Amino acid sequence: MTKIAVLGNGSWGSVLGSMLADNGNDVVLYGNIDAVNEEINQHHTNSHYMKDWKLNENVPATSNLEEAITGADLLLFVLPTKAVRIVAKNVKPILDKLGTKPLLVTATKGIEPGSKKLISDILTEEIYPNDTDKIVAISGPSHAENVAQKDLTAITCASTNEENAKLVQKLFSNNYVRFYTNNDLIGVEVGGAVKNVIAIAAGILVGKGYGDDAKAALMTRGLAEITRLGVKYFGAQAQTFSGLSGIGDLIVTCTSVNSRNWRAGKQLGEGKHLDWIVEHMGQVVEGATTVKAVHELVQEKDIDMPISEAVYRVCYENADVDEEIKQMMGRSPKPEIRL
Ligand SMILES: NC(=O)c1ccc[n+]([C@@H]2O[C@H](COP(=O)([O-])OP(=O)(O)OC[C@H]3O[C@@H](n4cnc5c(N)ncnc54)[C@H](O)[C@@H]3O)[C@@H](O)[C@H]2O)c1
Ligand SMILES: O=P(O)(O)OC[C@H](O)CO
Repeated sequence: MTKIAVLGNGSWGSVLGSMLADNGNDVVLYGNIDAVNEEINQHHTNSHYMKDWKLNENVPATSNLEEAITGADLLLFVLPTKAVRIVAKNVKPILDKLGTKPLLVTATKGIEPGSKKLISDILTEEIYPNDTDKIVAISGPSHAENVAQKDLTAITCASTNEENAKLVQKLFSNNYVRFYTNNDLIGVEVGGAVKNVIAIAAGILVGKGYGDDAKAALMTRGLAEITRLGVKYFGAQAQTFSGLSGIGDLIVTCTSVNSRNWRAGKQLGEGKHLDWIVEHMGQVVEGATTVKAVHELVQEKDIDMPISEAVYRVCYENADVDEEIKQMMGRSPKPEIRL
């Protein structure tokens, strides 16, 4: 039996942890909110993050990180991007003390502002310097609400080490979630992170009353700029962006009411302020963090990211949405295909 410590017990961490226990693994959840841990332990529910749903009854929750990771073969990071480095820094001395080297899997989707690092870079830096092979990223069109209902789902697991990607594929797969392996760790992470920014833009268009053509144009041109950033700055493979972690995740996040990023965008389009939206969401809106990192990259490198930049200005510079759309449509003519 594989022992798995799930770090982060919000919506995705709880659902993945419960699913992994259903798959026959020995799972413990780690989270920093005592009330959430108590509710999981006593009632097997997590009502703030996952309404009307029960976890596998064999999944305990704890706020004690050492207790959670002792004996673990695999640590699954399902934290908001801004918490990953903090928790990773706490994990490192515990693993050193225990003398163990579990596989690190990340389900977090984001780019860290300031460092402009992907999650696998943060985990490598903080836990296993110079050993990317011990890291696997899982990403794809998957909402906790759907997987909790055992909806059919397909997800990519990517690693620079094929055996480790295959191991995760085997542990995580079941008869309703199908995992595909991929060797482009960076491309998979970039797709999963930046689609959140495009999903905010998709929500903005809906909030403003635009229709299907606008949504399709936004998603297609959004994929073009995700690919441009991935290939030009991060060294990703262009083909990855036509897979589950690219176009697949972009489709679900730009069209689903389950998407927090899409809902945040819709509220922005309706005139609400980002601070109010994030506070009332009560769950992480990753695109609002990642757009800062993308903005920093655009400032430093010569990468054309017009949609992401417009989202940044609406979120952080009080830009007028109608004016941004007017500017976007009025840009100089360009060929469709270019990096
Ligand atoms: N929800 C989904 O359907 C889904 C699907 C795929 C990927 N993801 C990604 O997974 C990541 C987590 O998303 P989520 O939806 O579970 O978020 P969430 O907001 O539902 O939950 C976040 C959890 O992290 C915990 N947390 C925050 N800071 C912490 C800290 N410093 N120490 C310990 N715990 C801390 C919170 O207490 C909470 O339990 C995000 O990057 C998201 O993009 C989510
Ligand atoms: O709810 P969102 O917008 O954070 O999206 C969650 C997942 O990334 C969808 O695959």
